[in-house]
Amino acid sequence: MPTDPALLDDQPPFCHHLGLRILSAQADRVEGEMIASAQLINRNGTLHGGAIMAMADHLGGMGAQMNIGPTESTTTVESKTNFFRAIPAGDLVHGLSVRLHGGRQTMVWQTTLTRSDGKMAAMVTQTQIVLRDPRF
Ligand SMILES: CC(C)(COP(=O)(O)OP(=O)(O)OC[C@H]1O[C@@H](n2cnc3c(N)ncnc32)[C@H](O)[C@@H]1OP(=O)(O)O)[C@@H](O)C(=O)NCCC(=O)NCCSC(=O)Cc1ccccc1
Repeated sequence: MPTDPALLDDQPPFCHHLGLRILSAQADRVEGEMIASAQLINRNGTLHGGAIMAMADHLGGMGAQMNIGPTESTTTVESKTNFFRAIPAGDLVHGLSVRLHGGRQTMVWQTTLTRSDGKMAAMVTQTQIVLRDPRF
């Protein structure tokens, strides 16, 4: 099913700050891409681990959002990252987040981040909780 173009553009400020572009979003998978731009680079000259985790968190969180009602909210309560290989400055990073568990109260999303040479750079597994009485 094609993704609503408005959904792809309607992203929070942090997503724009990262330069993360959403490519598709379904109830069981979300895909995006991000350039390892100059402001996201660590002292080793590679993509900062925090930026890698942020990209994955946004994709997984967006996936969780696709599975809740209009009066509900969701937030990340647990996150695990493996960094398999560094992402060089300027590289285009692809992210694919898939739903491993879609419960009513908790969801688990796993995001694979791949470099432009096709090699897996990181994997992030997160638990998202559904807030039925969101205060913010
Ligand atoms: C080097 C190692 C840690 C261990 O490698 P192993 O598991 O033993 O596996 P293997 O030996 O198979 O090599 C795999 C690949 O690594 C390459 N390589 C190997 N040795 C070296 C070397 N000495 N130097 C450079 N590269 C080396 C090797 O050529 C191969 O690539 P290839 O297949 O040829 O293309 C690797 O997993 C790695 O670089 N991970 C990414 C770490 C990363 O970018 N972290 C995020 C940034 S941290 C941050 O910003 C802080 C922060 C974090 C979080 C939050 C806030 C702040």
